[in-house]
Amino acid sequence: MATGLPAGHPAIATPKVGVLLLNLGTPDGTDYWSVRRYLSEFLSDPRVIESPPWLWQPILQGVVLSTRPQKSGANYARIWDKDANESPLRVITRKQATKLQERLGKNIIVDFAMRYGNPSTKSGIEALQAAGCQKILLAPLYPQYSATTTATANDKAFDALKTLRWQPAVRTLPAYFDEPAYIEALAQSIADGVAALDFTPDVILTSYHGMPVQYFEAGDPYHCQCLKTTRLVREHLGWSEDKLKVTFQSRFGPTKWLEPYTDATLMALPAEGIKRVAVVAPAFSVDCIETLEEIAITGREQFEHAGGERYAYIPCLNDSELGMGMLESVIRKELAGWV
Ligand SMILES: C=CC1=C(C)c2cc3[nH]c(cc4nc(cc5[nH]c(cc1n2)c(C)c5CCC(=O)O)C(CCC(=O)O)=C4C)c(C)c3C=C
Ligand SMILES: [Fe+2]
Ligand SMILES: [Fe+2]
Repeated sequence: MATGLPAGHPAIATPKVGVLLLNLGTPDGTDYWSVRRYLSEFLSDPRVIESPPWLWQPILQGVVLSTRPQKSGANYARIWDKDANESPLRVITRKQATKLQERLGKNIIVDFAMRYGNPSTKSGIEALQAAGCQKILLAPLYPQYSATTTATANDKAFDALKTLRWQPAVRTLPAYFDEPAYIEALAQSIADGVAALDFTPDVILTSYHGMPVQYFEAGDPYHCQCLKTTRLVREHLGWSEDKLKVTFQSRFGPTKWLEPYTDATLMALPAEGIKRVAVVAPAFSVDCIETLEEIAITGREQFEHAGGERYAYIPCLNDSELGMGMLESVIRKELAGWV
């Protein structure tokens, strides 16, 4: 086929714009070695565990990785998508990419990749480049910025870009914790979730993934962005501070993490006369082990064991119409001038 290029010239694809959805990552299976591989990569990231490697690596490779993969693997098994034989985080992120592709049209190429595990960020960038993308929007799917999530997702992408002779132009999606499209979608999903229940919750918890207090003190804005998201949702719904509360979940390790803790709150509420609660997890763009196992299953057990009577978990925005409308809106905003 005539390309208009001189003989022997490398092939050049028609220039396109790409969007790479970036999520955290997840194990390939629930067995010991799959979970161990994933946790080893994840917990070796100095953005996630800031202790010096000479101190942390022996602990990680010793006690942590000899015990945690069994425990986490059993938890993953409770929430595994058996039809897809994949972790829900990957199944739902893939659906988001497919639906976003339909919404953005064929002039933009959408793909997804993970910070840890598969599909790797490097393979995502290479696939977009092979499809002719000379401009790529990297879109870490974290509404609230944290060095432990957003920054490390971008770092990994830039590591891959470092290896390319012909680099695409890149933009990164900023955190969207206060974007009206996100606040409206989140508020609507909470209102719809509550309206669908056969009871009226006394309290709704917005349960965010936690982080060590030290990271907050060192300047990570995550905590402030979480508080602002909940305040804006509360204002949007016209609810009081007593009705929509903030808690932090998923504590890891012995240090002090952001408080109040979700599990301690769920166990304390019944004694305060709060016997009906609903929980939503706004820091997660898709349901995953931290929401489906820790909140929907274990959180219910903790609350009911403490005397709670009614409990509901309101799902993440996932690939719902509401969620996809929100993602399309925040992504289109960042593509301005490119498309
Ligand atoms: C120091 C440890 C951790 C920090 C800091 C942290 C921050 C953080 N994480 C998310 C989102 C997710 N985390 C997930 C799993 C997960 N997170 C940690 C540790 C830290 N996270 C661990 C050890 C695990 C593995 C779970 C386990 O072994 O039980 C996931 C889910 C992955 C899945 O496969 O389903 C997500 C998503 C955010 C938003 C965040 C911000 C502060
Ligand atoms: Fe985490
Ligand atoms: Fe703050």
